[in-house]
Amino acid sequence: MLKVAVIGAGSWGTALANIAAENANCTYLWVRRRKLADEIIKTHENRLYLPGAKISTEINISTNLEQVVSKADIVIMAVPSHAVRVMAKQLRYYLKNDVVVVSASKGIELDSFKRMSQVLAEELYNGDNKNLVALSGPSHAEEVIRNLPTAIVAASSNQHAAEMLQDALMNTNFRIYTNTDIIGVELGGALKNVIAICSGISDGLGFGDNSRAALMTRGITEIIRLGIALGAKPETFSGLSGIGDLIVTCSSQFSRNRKAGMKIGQGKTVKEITESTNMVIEGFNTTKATFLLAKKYGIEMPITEQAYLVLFEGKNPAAAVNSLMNRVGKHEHEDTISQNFFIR
Ligand SMILES: NC(=O)C1=CN([C@@H]2O[C@H](COP(=O)(O)OP(=O)(O)OC[C@H]3O[C@@H](n4cnc5c(N)ncnc54)[C@H](O)[C@@H]3O)[C@@H](O)[C@H]2O)C=CC1
Ligand SMILES: O=C(CO)COP(=O)(O)O
Repeated sequence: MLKVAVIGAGSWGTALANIAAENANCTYLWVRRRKLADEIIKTHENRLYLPGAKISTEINISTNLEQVVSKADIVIMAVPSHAVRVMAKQLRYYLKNDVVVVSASKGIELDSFKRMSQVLAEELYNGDNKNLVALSGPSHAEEVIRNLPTAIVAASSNQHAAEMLQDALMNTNFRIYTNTDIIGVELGGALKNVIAICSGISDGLGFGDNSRAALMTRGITEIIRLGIALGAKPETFSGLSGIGDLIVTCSSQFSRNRKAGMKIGQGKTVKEITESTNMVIEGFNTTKATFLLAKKYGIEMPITEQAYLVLFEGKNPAAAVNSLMNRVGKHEHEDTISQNFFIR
């Protein structure tokens, strides 16, 4: 029996721990706050993050990091991306040698612009990523906890590590594909949150399905552009962690990024929204990091740029839409066309 340790008892960590336990792994869930841990132990429910869903009684709930992580075969990091480095520093002393460490967080580190597996590699393995896996794809915890059919992707440069996670978590309602393009899978999962905020802004402004579809389609185009510059394979973005996650996050009733965008469209600020929720809205930091990354690499990302101006420079959302719609006309496949010397 494998020991699976999940770090972070927010919505995603709780849902993943539930799957691990239901798949008969010896499962531990690390909870940051004693009060929440006691409540979950008593009620078998995480009322703060997944109210109304009973979780497996087989999950060992603990606030003791050493107890949770030591001797674990698989450690799943499910804290917000801004907490990944700090948590990795704390748990590295307890890891056994051949442990597989999984990043389930979707974000880019501010300042360093690093993906989560890069942060983990630095903190745990002196930069080596051979025991690291990124888990990503269209998977709202609220549906996973109800065992609604879901398909996601486990990416690693080490196929054996990705398959170990696949074997541990896959079941009839939770299908896991493997992929070796960890760069593309992580970027797809992080960058779709920027477009999901824009999709929410569009809804908040009272726009329709056409606008959302346009944002999703042109959004994936700019994600691919940056992804290629950072070493990702273009085909990864047509997969679960690319277009798949983009579709779900831009249209789901559960997406916190989309809901935050709706509030921005209705006139609320990033500060007001962040202060009004206990849940993480990864897309805020990711918008800032992506805007700066695009500038650094000279990549054209007009939607991300307008999102940045609205979120952090006080630009009016309607004016941002005007800026996007009134740009000079272009060929839809301008990037490919210019590579083939067919520029008009
Ligand atoms: N909720 C979902 O459906 C999915 C979430 N994710 C990703 O998983 C990650 C975690 O998200 P959620 O579980 O949804 O977040 P959440 O907002 O539901 O919960 C966050 C959890 O992290 C803990 N936490 C917050 N700050 C911390 C810190 N400084 N140190 C240690 N722990 C801290 C909180 O106590 C809480 O347990 C995010 O990167 C998110 O993008 C990925 C796929 C699905
Ligand atoms: O990544 C997710 C679903 O795949 C969760 O998205 P939100 O953080 O917007 O809820």
